[in-house]
Amino acid sequence: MNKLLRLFKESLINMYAVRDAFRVIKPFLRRHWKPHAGLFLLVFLEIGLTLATAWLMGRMTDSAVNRQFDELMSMVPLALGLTALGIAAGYFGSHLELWASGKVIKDLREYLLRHLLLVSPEYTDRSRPGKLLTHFTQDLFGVEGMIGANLVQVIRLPIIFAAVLLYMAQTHWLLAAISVAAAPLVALCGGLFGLLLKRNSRSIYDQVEKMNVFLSETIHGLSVIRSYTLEKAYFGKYYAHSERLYGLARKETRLQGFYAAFGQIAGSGIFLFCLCFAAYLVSTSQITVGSMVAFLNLTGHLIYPLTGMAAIWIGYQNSVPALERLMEVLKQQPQTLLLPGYVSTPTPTKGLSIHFENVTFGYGGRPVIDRFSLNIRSGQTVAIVGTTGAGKSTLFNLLQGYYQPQQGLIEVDGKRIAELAPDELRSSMALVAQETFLFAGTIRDNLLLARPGLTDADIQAAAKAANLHDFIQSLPDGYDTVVGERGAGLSGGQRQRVAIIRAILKDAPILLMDEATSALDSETEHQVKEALKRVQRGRTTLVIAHRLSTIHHADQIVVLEEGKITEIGTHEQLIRKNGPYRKLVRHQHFLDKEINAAT
Ligand SMILES: Nc1ncnc2c1ncn2[C@@H]1O[C@H](COP(=O)(O)OP(=O)(O)OP(=O)(O)O)[C@@H](O)[C@H]1O
Repeated sequence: MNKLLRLFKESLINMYAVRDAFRVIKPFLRRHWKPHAGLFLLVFLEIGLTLATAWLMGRMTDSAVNRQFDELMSMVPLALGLTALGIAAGYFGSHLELWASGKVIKDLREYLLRHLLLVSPEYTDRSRPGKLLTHFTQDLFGVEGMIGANLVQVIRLPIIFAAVLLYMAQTHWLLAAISVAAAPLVALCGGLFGLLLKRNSRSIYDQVEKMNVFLSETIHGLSVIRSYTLEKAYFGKYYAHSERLYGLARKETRLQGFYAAFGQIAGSGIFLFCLCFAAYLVSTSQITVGSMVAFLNLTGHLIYPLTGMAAIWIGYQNSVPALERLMEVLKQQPQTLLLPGYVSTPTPTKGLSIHFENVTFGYGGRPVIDRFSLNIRSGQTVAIVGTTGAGKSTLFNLLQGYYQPQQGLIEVDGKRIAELAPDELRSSMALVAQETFLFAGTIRDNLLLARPGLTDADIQAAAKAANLHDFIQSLPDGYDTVVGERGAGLSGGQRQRVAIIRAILKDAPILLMDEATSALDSETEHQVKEALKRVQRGRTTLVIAHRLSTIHHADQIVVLEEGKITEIGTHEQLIRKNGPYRKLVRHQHFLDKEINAAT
């Protein structure tokens, strides 16, 4: 009893889940109402064809039984016409179905990527790439069970059921009543199978996500796997995942098989019962043979709407988990409504001032930046130093508006960044990040991304400005050298050089360099640093550096410890104090001396 109550409760919750899922796709359905309306109109044609065919079969049978061959032959053109109409309706139906569901899925797919591009990095940083990919490769297609022909079926099947029942009741009401006696049982079983399938399909979606996450990590971590000889272990893990997915898929097939068998047993049982009863009615001359044929022909049309409705319910139960997973992304608040695009800055070489005031921030409540205040005048170069995890890169994240401080404010050129559009804010900054990311394509393709309208001459000028033109020319195909996904095929230092040229090409008034030269050898680093000094002229520059010898020239050096400023001043001022900066310099100096002594 308790189990039944639980199932009943679950089915109620499921109805709410289906309703919520529909809310998500409603705007897309509305946009593509035409193919859905077309499918709906075809429903009436199909009902007409079903009844007309049954009627015609009855008439033709009676003509044959009564040896009225002329009448029989006169009905052949009508039979051919109905068949042709049925074929045409089938053709247009599948065309409309593809149009309806294809368009909705296409729009949903585009909307999903658009949304992902607009949501806060807080969400995308938290989500693993494999999980986000699964939304596009698996979840989107799960929605198909709720749109197109499946959606129209919800209206179509009850109408067919009612129309066929009315027609049959006209012939013999008792026979019609017997035919539908099993309806509640078929519907109830369909509902229960739907629940079981929903549970299973949720597990399938989760399992596919786990496998995609695992695969994405395995492919990106291949070098670690190889060097730590983890191949066997990783294969074992994937094998276990794959086995589990296979088990779930088998369970789904089994459940669907059970339900299909149940539908067939119910259908055949009803058919057989009706056949016997109708034969009795014919033998007692209560109905004609033709009426019996028409009646039996329609029995199938009475059963399949019932099993069909249950199958649709089951299909919905498969789609609901997919939509719930998509909703998890779609419910994330976008940072802006319009897709950001590049906004040119009128005077890129005139740096903009930056002001942090009492900024406090933590990821998920864990404090990282603590009442941070700093004033950077236009054109100044400020270096931020400090131990690993002190919060240096987080300051860059906050300045670019990826995360919002929990307290305090940040201003760029006197304007609060929270009030600036993301494209306006980010177009004013060029970043060389700690981890260099290059897209698959040529080096030129990667450089052209810096801003629209760049020419080959601009690219070469920027490379020369960074003392890196010769390096690019030395690559096998120069600027046309192809790099793989995530910059594969180039060394870490080579990738970093391309990233530096890309940042210069952006020609922004603020330069953000997070360990921008850390992967370069010391000679190249020196050359690039000298070149960057020229590029920095007039621009506001924030540099994060571990190698302190590279930041002596900074107008201000900020020492950060656990998100707090512990010291601030020029290199000369700080070195005179016996504070953390001097300690860091001494430590590095000591290391340099050790290296010199050893070499
Ligand atoms: N996206 C994130 N989500 C949660 N915590 C994060 C995230 N990014 C950084 N952190 C945490 O915030 C703290 C500061 O990180 P941050 O990258 O700002 O340090 P950092 O000073 O730049 O370090 P490093 O010199 O090693 O680059 C660290 O403890 C880190 O684990």
